[in-house]
Amino acid sequence: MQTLVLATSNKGKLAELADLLAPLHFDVQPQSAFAIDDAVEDGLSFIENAILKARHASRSSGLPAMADDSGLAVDALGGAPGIYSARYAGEHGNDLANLTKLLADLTEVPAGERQAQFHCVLAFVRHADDPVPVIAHGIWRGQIAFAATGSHGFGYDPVFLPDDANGSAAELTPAEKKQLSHRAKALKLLLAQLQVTA
Ligand SMILES: O=P(O)(O)OP(=O)(O)OP(=O)(O)OC[C@H]1O[C@@H](n2cnc3c(O)ncnc32)[C@H](O)[C@@H]1O
Ligand SMILES: [Mg+2]
Repeated sequence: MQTLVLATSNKGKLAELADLLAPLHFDVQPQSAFAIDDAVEDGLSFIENAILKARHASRSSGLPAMADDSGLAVDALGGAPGIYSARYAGEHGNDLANLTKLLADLTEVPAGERQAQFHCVLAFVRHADDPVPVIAHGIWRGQIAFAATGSHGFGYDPVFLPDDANGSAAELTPAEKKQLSHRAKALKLLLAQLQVTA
């Protein structure tokens, strides 16, 4: 069975990706299993960051790796926080601070002008110097709420109201989120390119 390293330190992403990959014939290992530290995410796009995270994990482990670079683009903020979603409020990975800042920044923006999209770019490399990383991009469209609701998911889920669901993404069960999310869409497209089927 082929080992696949998941090049992420985000527990929410790890849980979702491991669940999405569960029906497939991979031995899925988080990068923490190899004591891999975080890559420096200094790319200017989700694509660049996903590739550099995947290469970093593959180089450290000697194994094929898949990375997820994702974030929330809010129309009224010109696409921010975008690639800076994880550190929007300053401290990396402080989900509550990030979504609190987002709500505060949008206080004056009326309903109907609060459109946003979650983006997820997945990058798969067969080895660290793979000259042809496999890339897939998924988008999930919705609106930013006026207040946080729900306790499932992670990150900005409590303030994201998907256009194709009732309530916030954090009010969806994990099973419901994986039918709709940017991550699920990206993984489906990635697996199609790799010609992997369940
Ligand atoms: O880089 P890794 O180690 O994968 O972990 P990270 O949390 O730093 O991940 P990113 O750099 O890709 O930043 C993604 C940000 O977007 C948020 N995000 C991504 N997908 C999300 C989802 O499905 N629901 C809610 N928030 C999400 C997430 O909480 C982060 O703040
Ligand atoms: Mg990151």
